[in-house]
Amino acid sequence: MAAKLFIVSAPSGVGKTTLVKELLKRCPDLVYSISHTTRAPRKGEVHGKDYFFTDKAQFMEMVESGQMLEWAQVHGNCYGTSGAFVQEQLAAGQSVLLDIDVQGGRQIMDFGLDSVSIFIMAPSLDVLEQRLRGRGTDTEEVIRTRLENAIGEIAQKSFYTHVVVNDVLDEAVAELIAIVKQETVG
Ligand SMILES: Nc1nc2c(ncn2[C@@H]2O[C@H](COP(=O)(O)OP(=O)(O)O)[C@@H](O)[C@H]2O)c(=O)[nH]1
Ligand SMILES: Nc1ncnc2c1ncn2[C@@H]1O[C@H](COP(=O)(O)OP(=O)(O)O)[C@@H](O)[C@H]1O
Repeated sequence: MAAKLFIVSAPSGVGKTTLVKELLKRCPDLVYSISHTTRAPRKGEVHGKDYFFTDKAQFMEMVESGQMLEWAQVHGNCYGTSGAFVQEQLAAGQSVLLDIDVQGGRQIMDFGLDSVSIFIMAPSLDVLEQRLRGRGTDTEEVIRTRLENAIGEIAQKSFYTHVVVNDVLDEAVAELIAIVKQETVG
């Protein structure tokens, strides 16, 4: 098995968190990179499991001391990936999965770091809106911002190696598993 760096990006609300959780259950060889964020935890989110929740000063300290492999501002909050974690895992022969936004994904592609990138889409913007509302975690204003951002993110899908449409959940999971298997063979 070849160790690979997988980048998974999607507009907010597409179902990426749901899909990634399922993928990790079904591919135990894949290690999830826990990001740092200045966003407040949502109900049920656990520090050190879903994210490392930090304040802005701590986050910027990590950026300025070169600890972030990539970072970006998304929907008004900062998110970043620990470079040491990713490098250590890859050096140990372990494939790593990054759940990061398009700006972060493109930073990694621009470094020329070897990676397999997967962009996940909803079947339509209407379905995306329904999913954002159905999740019940965001205010109307946040939902609007996320939908506006989605249009700019979808416009960048061609930079990604694979595009998966999350229509029927089980089919999208199966497609993701097939990509991981195909990319890690050899
Ligand atoms: N660039 C970057 N984006 C991240 C990172 N961690 C999470 N994100 C992205 O930030 C966005 C917002 O994530 P989140 O607040 O959990 O809400 P979600 O949109 O409902 O998944 C998503 O597109 C995530 O993929 C990171 O370390 N770096
Ligand atoms: N294939 C699907 N069909 C219907 N609903 C879905 C599907 N995938 C995810 N969802 C639902 O859509 C909402 C957003 O999913 P979530 O995983 O939080 O998205 P993201 O991480 O992309 O923001 C959740 O309520 C989730 O249960």
